[in-house]
Amino acid sequence: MEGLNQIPVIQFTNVSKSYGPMLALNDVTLTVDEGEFVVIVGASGCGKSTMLNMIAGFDEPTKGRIQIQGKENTGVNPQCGMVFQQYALFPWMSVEDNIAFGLKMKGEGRAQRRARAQEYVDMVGLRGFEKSYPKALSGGMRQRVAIARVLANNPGVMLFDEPFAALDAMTRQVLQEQLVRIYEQQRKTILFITHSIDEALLLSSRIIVMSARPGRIVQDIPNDLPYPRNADVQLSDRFVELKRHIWDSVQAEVVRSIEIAA
Ligand SMILES: Nc1ncnc2c1ncn2[C@@H]1O[C@H](COP(=O)(O)OP(=O)(O)OP(=O)(O)O)[C@@H](O)[C@H]1O
Repeated sequence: MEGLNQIPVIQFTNVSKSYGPMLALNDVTLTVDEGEFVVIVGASGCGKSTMLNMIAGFDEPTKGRIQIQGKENTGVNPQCGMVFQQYALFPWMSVEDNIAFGLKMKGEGRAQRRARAQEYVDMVGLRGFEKSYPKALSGGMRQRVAIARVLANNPGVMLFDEPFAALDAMTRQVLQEQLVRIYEQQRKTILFITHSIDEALLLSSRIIVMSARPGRIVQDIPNDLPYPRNADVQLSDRFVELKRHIWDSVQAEVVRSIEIAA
């Protein structure tokens, strides 16, 4: 199989982004290949969400080029599925209908949609809640619905913007392990933002460290912790070694970002 798909799934070439006079992102060049799980870490305001928004086609670069599967966006890209920090579910739809929404938009039949929704309900551990509405679910369960909805659409790229940040520590760990399982099974191409180095190391196959604003890439680190992974990996020597290395460069940038803001 190797070598068949030579086109990167995501290609940033000298991308800069300004908002008025403020330079948010500075000359970012990045290649993400199929099946990579890339986690982006960096100080607040360094342009991480801006990168995801431009990949999804919600926004566009001021300079440079972004190509998704070899093509520049001409609007919101249907090949990208996004999971946000706040569970963006339709409150008037059941779990099942939320998950199947994208399939309905694609014109899939009712029976097929239900079967597909059930498959992903099971995958994220929500069996028995198919007919529930979002308001009856906990934050962690809502976020599982959001993940299942994106998975059901089978996008070429999954984008996660701090999806577990609002959850308690235990729920967060359960969802992290679930996402690792899903990645191990499906090897989707994933870009994931977090402020947690532990989360980055637990999930990723590669970690990008961004500088303080204007954001640029300061480190691009392959994460060689072996899959299958679970939370126990955090006890390994290699985990501690990688964490120290990443923390050193993140910390320097966090200090710089506080100085910039002062
Ligand atoms: N639509 C916008 N209009 C003006 N400025 C914006 C806009 N979106 C982002 N910015 C600014 O661009 C910079 C980068 O924002 P972005 O949200 O991408 O950072 P981030 O790294 O995701 O931050 P955080 O970790 O705090 O979520 C920030 O200074 C932010 O205020």
